[in-house]
Amino acid sequence: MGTEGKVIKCKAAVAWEAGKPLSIEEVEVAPPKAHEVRIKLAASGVCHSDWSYLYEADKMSPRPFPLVLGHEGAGVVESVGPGVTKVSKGDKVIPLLLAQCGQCERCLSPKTNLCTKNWVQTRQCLLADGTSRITCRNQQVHQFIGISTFSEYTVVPEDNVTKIHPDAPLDKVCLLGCGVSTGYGAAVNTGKVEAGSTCAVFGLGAVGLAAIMGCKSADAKRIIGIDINPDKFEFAKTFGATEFVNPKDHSKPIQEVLRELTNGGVDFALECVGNVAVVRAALEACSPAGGVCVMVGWTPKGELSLVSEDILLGKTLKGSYFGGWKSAEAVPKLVEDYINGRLLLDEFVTHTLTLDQVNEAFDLMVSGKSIRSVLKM
Ligand SMILES: NC(=O)c1ccc[n+]([C@@H]2O[C@H](COP(=O)([O-])OP(=O)(O)OC[C@H]3O[C@@H](n4cnc5c(N)ncnc54)[C@H](O)[C@@H]3O)[C@@H](O)[C@H]2O)c1
Ligand SMILES: [Zn+2]
Ligand SMILES: [Zn+2]
Repeated sequence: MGTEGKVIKCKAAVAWEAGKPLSIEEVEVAPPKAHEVRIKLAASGVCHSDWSYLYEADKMSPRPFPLVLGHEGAGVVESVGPGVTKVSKGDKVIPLLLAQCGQCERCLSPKTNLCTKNWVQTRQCLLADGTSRITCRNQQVHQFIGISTFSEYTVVPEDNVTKIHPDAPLDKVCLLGCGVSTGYGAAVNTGKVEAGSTCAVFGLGAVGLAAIMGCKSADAKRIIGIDINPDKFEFAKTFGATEFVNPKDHSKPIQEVLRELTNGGVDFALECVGNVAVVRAALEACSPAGGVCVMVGWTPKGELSLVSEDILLGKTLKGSYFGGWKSAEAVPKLVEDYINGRLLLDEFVTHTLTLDQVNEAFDLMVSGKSIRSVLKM
C-alpha cells in the first residue's frame, strides 16, 4: 500500500519552546500541495544554526514554536504535488534552505544567490502558502527555514529541493545542505581566495573546516586555523590547514598575533564562529593591502563595531550566505565533486546517531566533541 496522497504518521523531533531540549514525537505529515514535494528523509546533519535557533534568542528571529528544526538533510522523494516538474518520486534529493527559482531578478544576477522565491515565508518557518504540512497533537508545527529535516518525512516547495546523483550516499551528502557548502563557498565564491595567498580561518567547526578545504582548493599557500579548542587542530590538518593558533595561548589579541605571523596581515580571513568580536579581530588581522574578510558565522542581530580606517584604506568586509552558491544548480555539482573525490565529506562526520539522539548531538557540538553528527532516520 502506497502512502501517496495520504497523511503519513512518523517520528520527528519537536521543539515546543525556546531553551528546552527537543522532544521525540509522533507527527502527521500532510501530502504535498501544488508545487510541493514530500521527502522521506534518510539522514540529517546537525548544524550550529539549529542549536542557535533553540538556545540563542539574540541570533535569530522570528522564532515561532512549536517547530521541527534541521536543515541539513538528504532523502528520497516519496510523492509530489500537482504541477511539480523539477523532481519525481524516487529521486534522491537535498532540501534547500535557499530557493533557486531561476526566474527572479536575483536568480538572473550573477552577483547574488539570494533568490526571492519563498524567502519571506520560509524565514517565518512556513511553506509558500503561509502554512506548514506538519502537525503534532492537533497543532500546526512550524518548519525551520521551510524545511525541517529532524523528521522521518517532510514537505518542501519544489524550488527548495534539488535532485542529486542516484549513487550519492545520503548520510554523507546531507552535509551539502548547509555546513560544508557554506564554508567551502565562502572561500571560493565569496572570498575568491587566490593561489599563493595567506588565509586565516576562525572557528574550526564544519563550516570553518570546509572553508579551509576551499582555501586549499584555491591553492592558498598558508592556511592558518584558529580555534579556542585545540582538539580541532588535527581535523584542520586533514582539510589543508598549514598552521594553527589558539587565541588562549597568547596574551596579545589574536589579530596582533596573526599580523606578526604574516608580516602585516593575511590576504583572506574567514569568520566561521558567529561572534562580533571575532569578526572585528578577523578584519583587523587582514592585510591593509587589500585584505578581504568574509563573515560566515551567524552573529547576534545588531551593530558591528569596526575601526573605520580599516575600510577606508582599502580592506573589504563581505558576508556569505550558503557560500554564495546558486543552490539548486550548485548542490548536485558538489555532490558529484564528492563522488569523484574532489571534495571531502566523510571526514566531517565524527558521530552517526539516530533521530532519537538529537539532543546528544547538540551536547556533542556545544562541548566541542563533534565536528558533525549525522542523524539517521
Ligand atoms: N552564513 C551561513 O550561511 C551559515 C550557514 C551555516 C552555519 N552558519 C554559522 O556558522 C557558524 C559555525 O557553524 P558550525 O556548525 O561550524 O559551528 P560549530 O559549533 O561546529 O563550530 C564553531 C567553532 O568555533 C570555535 N570558537 C568559538 N569561539 C571562538 C573564538 N572566540 N575564536 C575562535 N574559535 C572559536 C568553537 O570552538 C568551534 O570549534 C555558526 O555561527 C553557524 O550559525 C552560517
Ligand atoms: Zn529566484
Ligand atoms: Zn546550517
